[in-house]
Amino acid sequence: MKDGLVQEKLTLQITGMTCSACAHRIEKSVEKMSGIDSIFVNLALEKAYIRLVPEEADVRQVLDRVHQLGFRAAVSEQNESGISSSSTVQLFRNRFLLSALFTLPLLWPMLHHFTWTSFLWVPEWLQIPWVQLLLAIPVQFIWGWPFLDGAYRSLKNGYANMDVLVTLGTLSAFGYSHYLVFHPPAGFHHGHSPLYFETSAMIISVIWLGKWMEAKARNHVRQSTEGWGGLLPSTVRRVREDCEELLEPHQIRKGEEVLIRSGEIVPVDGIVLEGSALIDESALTGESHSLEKQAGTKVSAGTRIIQGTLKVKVEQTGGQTLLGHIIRSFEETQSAKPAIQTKADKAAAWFVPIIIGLAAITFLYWFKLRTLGDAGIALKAAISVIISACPCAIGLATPLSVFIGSRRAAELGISFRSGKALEALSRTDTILFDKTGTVTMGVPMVTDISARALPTLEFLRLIASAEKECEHPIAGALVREAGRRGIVLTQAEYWTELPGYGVEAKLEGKFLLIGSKRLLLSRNVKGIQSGDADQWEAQGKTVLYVAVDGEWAGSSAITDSLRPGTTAAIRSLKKKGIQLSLITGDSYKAAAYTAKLCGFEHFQAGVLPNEKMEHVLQLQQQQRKIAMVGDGMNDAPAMAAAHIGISVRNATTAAKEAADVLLNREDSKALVDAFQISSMTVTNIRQNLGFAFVYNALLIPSAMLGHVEPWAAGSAMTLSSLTVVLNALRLKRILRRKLG
Ligand SMILES: Nc1ncnc2c1ncn2[C@@H]1O[C@H](COP(=O)(O)OP(=O)(O)OP(=O)(O)O)[C@@H](O)[C@H]1O
Ligand SMILES: [Cu+]
Repeated sequence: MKDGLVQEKLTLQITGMTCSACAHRIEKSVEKMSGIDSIFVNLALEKAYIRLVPEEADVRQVLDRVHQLGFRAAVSEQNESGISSSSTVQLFRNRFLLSALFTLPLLWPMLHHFTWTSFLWVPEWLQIPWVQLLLAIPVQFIWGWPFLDGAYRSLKNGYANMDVLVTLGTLSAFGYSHYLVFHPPAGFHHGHSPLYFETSAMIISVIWLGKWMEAKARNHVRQSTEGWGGLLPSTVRRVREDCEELLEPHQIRKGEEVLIRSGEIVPVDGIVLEGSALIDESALTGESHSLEKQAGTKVSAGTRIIQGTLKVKVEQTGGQTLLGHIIRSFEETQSAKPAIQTKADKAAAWFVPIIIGLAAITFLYWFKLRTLGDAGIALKAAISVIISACPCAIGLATPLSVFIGSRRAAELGISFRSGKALEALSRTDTILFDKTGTVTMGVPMVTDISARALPTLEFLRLIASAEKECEHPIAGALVREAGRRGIVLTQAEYWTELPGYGVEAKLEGKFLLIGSKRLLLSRNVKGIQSGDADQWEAQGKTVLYVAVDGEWAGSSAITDSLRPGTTAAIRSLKKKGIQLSLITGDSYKAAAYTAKLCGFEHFQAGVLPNEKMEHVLQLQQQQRKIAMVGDGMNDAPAMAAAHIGISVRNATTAAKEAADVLLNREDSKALVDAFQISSMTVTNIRQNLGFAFVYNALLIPSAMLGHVEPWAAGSAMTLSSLTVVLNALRLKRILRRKLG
């Protein structure tokens, strides 16, 4: 990591990769270039995700380097969700068709080998060794070139891959036959010597056929999950001094006012100034029920007005909107390698040398023991071993599943920040929940105010003014209550948030403290009285204590409703065997009340922000895999320390930044959905890796015993790739069915 320099992200679209080896080759080579910080090539999406230092890196050179490696590359448009042209499909199709054209005449004479086809006519000249050699050369060296080239490069870099296996297999068949053309074995007439040109040509053709099918299937996966492009309107209606003006979305600035009518899509994130409307948020959250919005509530880009008209003050535009974040984090999920893939790649690196060893044993066994000196048959068996064991589906095993899983998640209002997060969530065994704003909606209401000396309205004016700029949900409640009562707030001379305690402020010459009892006690405030506080807390309310100039001035109670679906969510997470506990900065009684209401078995109250983090670290020392769900600044350190941090809808910026998973939906079922998606995706990945390894490995014994023809081995390799793609598509269906 190069510190202190600005980094930029660059995404390339790459055409022509056949195997994870190709992806590796690009990674290895580009990584070494100057100014490149990191690169990850996603084989399934055919994209390279690069982080670079703009002053040091040259994008042209990067493109040239990829070209030199034998692939086509172009800078990819941002925000386009991985849907590419079908150029790879065409490329592979052409390679297959042309190599098949030359392979078929080589296969024709084979008709004489089988009794049931031996009556068919075979042109005599097709059996002439020279003719066969001429047919085999282009297949081996033109359409087989990508494998030869790949094998050379990979061996040069000290590792062996699929290309090495294919090259070894085909070149040995070709080379041996070539030798026989010039040194026909005694006893064979012209035209009847056993050549193996068709073996190598057939392997190459079959592999291209497979790659073609596979590329088609990959394209299908990508295209079947439609893009986000159409989600935003192409024009926006700006209002200025009662004049309406149609503009393009990028011309709109923060603070401007826009008008949105029935049936239209909200173009920006903002706050409603006038009007009321029914809004469909399903594009963001996957939920189809509609919400009522009126002045003071927030609307998000991408949602649709079913009925009504809204005048909205713009708060965020373009990539800064919630929708923009969702799309970006989806892209990011595709851009890093999950841990499970790294492990598989390491295993694959061992696989290839082992296979070559087995092939050598096979050759010796047949040559020395079975056919006593017939190199042809021994060679064929060895080639079958090599080709059938090629683990080329490994590169596809994770990226397709991650793509489908995270895409479904995004549709349901869940953003995974990385493939790692998607994978790790399913391994969680303990979840810690913050209370205020996480288990509850975070839009609390002031229910009681009891001021000691000041008039109630004046008391409220002071505390709401002090809290005016604070992001804490409690602050919001006070400000809303003041607004409701028509109080005009003043600007504090100075204010600061004391996370976990409250707020201190200087206002109109007075020094104010607002927060927990603990805050007032720690500042030696005089004359604190409980008053109605005990009774309020027993009802699950949060009590605020207020001091003015070092003396207790009154208290207020605040209540918040639970997020919809919380109790059901808690129940189903418990059923999965996950330990759940509530961890809150609020008082013991308020915490006990909520814990009981939701069904938490454990809870901890009065926890300070750094204690939340310490608690997470302690649990982790017991080897627990912790997920921390939170919304506040006070949760951010704990979320960052946890195995997985999860932020909820309307969380503070700090919490969102610390999160690995973002829930953009209001209800708590989103959390259950996130778990389901994670575990189903991981299961799918495991199955894929199983197919990629085991399927081919099972063929090895048969191949060693000579039961597998080389071309059949080539198609087995393809079959395992296709199985992986189809299995990933199956994940899509399951996710749709189970999380409807
Ligand atoms: N901005 C604030 N204004 C008034 N009181 C506050 C403020 N921030 C914190 N407090 C007081 O400090 C206590 C602890 O706050 P903290 O933010 O740690 O947790 P919380 O919001 O109550 O609950 P949770 O930890 O479940 O989010 C609150 O219960 C409240 O009494
Ligand atoms: Cu392969």
